[in-house]
Amino acid sequence: MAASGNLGSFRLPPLPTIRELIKLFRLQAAKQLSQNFLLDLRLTDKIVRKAGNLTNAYVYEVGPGPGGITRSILNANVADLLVVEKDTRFIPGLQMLSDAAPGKLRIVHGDVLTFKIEKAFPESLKRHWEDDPPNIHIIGNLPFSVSTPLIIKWLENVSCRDGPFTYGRTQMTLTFQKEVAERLTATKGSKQRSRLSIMAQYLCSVEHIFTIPGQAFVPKPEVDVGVVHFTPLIRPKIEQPFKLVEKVVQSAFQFRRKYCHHGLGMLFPAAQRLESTGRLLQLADVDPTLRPTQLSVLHFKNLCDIYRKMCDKDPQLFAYNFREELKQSRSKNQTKDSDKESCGL
Ligand SMILES: C[S@@+](CC[C@H](N)C(=O)[O-])C[C@H]1O[C@@H](n2cnc3c(N)ncnc32)[C@H](O)[C@@H]1O
Repeated sequence: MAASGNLGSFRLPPLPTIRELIKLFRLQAAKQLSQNFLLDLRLTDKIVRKAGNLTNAYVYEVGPGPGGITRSILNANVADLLVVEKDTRFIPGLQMLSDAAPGKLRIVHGDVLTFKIEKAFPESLKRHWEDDPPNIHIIGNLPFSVSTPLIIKWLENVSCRDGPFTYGRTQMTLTFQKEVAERLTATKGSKQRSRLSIMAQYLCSVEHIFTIPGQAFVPKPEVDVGVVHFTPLIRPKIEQPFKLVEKVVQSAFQFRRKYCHHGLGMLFPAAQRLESTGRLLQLADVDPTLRPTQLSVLHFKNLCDIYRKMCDKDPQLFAYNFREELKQSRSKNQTKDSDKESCGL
């Protein structure tokens, strides 16, 4: 009985290859838009396989371009695939795929940075946060200039449980420049440990599943590409507002080679810096002579919790920006110098 989508199977009918499609629709990659296409269907199949079991799944593909990954997703027997593509040139090729997979592929000509996914899938797919992830997956090979700001935005959405995470703990499989993939998954003490490692790992379980060599893309980018899988955690490892965590983490990594107290000190106005940084580190039980790369997510949890208490006591503190203070003190000094010059001192 083929009524259940679990048992039914779908294969795309024979179609022109992606290479032929690129020729047919004159889809030369726009270098200025960092368009690098994956034409090898074994690789696109591998990305899709690693995203999980997509049988009957609802999938949101970002930046489908000429549709290599799109074909693999359709062949994975999904219930519904929604693609959002910014470049008009790709729409006719995607339309051809949609005709070949009736009722399965929805095409939006739009920008993933602004597209609102929260109403795109049926309400019935929603799961409680504590339940297993919903049967919705995000998959994409985007330009690197888009994938990093997008993952920061989506991590904030994870923390607020909105955007793609109104449905529950939606899983994501996305590509990044290999170095960024390494930063996202870097463990304590490793050279690649950075702001991104903490921001991703306090909210999600993050796995660098495999690396695709640059030469697999057309045209070949300068770098290799890492495929990263994210599953939001039931309970974030830091239970503070995203912006607060971001501020503490950013400050700590301000001077990545110095002891962590240097960067963390930038959370406080110069006049109280020494005393407040000492208090923060002591109450958070963090050794001031650790380097930022040696701090664990638990260290950051403690730092964020104590910093939050300090902000609650001093409502001006969170708005403090050390760069602003630096700018102001520089311009004051310049005024003093020019006053001295005009007095002939
Ligand atoms: C690196 S190419 C990859 C194309 C295809 N996914 C593949 O793997 O062959 C990135 C694609 O994302 C699209 N894109 C770039 N920025 C976008 C945005 N902000 N919103 C939607 N699509 C975008 C580009 O037009 C391009 O088709």
